[in-house]
Amino acid sequence: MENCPEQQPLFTFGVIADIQYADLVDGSNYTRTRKRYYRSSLQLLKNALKSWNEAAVKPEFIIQLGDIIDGFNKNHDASDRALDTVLSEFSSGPAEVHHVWGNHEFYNFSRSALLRSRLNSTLHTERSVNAAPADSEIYAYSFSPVPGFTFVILDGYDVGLLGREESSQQYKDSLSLIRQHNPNEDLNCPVFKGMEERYTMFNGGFSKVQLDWFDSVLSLADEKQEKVTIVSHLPVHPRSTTPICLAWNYDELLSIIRSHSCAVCFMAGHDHDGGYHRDKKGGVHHLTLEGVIETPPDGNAFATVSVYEDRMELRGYGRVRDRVLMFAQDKSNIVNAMTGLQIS
Ligand SMILES: Nc1ncnc2c1ncn2[C@@H]1O[C@H](COP(=O)(O)OP(=O)(O)O)[C@@H](O)[C@H]1O
Repeated sequence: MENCPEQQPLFTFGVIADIQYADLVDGSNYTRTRKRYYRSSLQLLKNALKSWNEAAVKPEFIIQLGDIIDGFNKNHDASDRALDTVLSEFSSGPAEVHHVWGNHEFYNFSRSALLRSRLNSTLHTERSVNAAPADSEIYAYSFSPVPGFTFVILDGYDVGLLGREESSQQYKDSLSLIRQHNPNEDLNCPVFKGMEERYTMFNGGFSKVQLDWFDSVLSLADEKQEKVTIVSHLPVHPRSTTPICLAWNYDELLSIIRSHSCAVCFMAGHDHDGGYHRDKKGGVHHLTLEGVIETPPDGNAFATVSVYEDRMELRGYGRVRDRVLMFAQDKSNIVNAMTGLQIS
């Protein structure tokens, strides 16, 4: 047999979701259907970092998909301590970390505290970033690790009740929106009516300011013929998750993604069971990564992604399975999905 030399990736990156570390005994999710391993999650993070440190091709960066520490830390006045513990592990890794914010970030810290914190990766990267308008207090930015590739980090709680001051207009508007869909007194309790389930307090959405900024980032990437991977704590494709984990206005974000030929992949956390769907409109891969917190101590949940000109190869560890994510060949026939016209 002929020896084929192995193709080198253009670059690689690591990805991990829902670590939710707390120095607490094991617990469970709200419905008691899944065990949560609060202490062991730190060991699973160490396993991921060891793998990335020892990789033949070192990751250019690592994406932490949100919920880095659990909300229970707040009840024990342990938020800062738990964050220190997890971030000191990350600092032993081979590359800078891009942190995404999930609901548990807001159980532990206010939005203004997060904006000043080590979880605001725009303050701690040496790369040049293009951030959402500064006065909007939105944590969203894009960066290009290698010419031709852009990553966009989105803020899924820009609209929402978590992390916003109750006196703020954003809080009032979000409360009015969620109340139109969820009549329960406890807004963490969903209405069990299909897609309406997403209107809970532990989810949120994207404001017009963020959507407009996102659209402009993708327009520029289209012009430059780049390939864009979008990252958010909350999934936005209904087939990549269960309705209870979707962003409130997932449909608006999905319309924007579908209207740009540059988009190749969307990565999310939040749904600890994980999920995957390739969108028929535009061929974007929607990957929801399995959460560390619900992974037994003898397992793993992280991935290393190798990026090539025509694809990304995701090597999954533990309960994350391997996938080859081919880039769509020709998206020139994509017509603006917001006009309602479909891709042929
Ligand atoms: N069905 C439900 N009814 C009421 N409260 C809920 C329900 N599901 C979750 N919660 C509450 O919402 C919050 C977030 O839920 P949790 O399961 O911790 O989210 P995550 O999956 O992001 O860890 C918790 O305070 C939890 O108790």
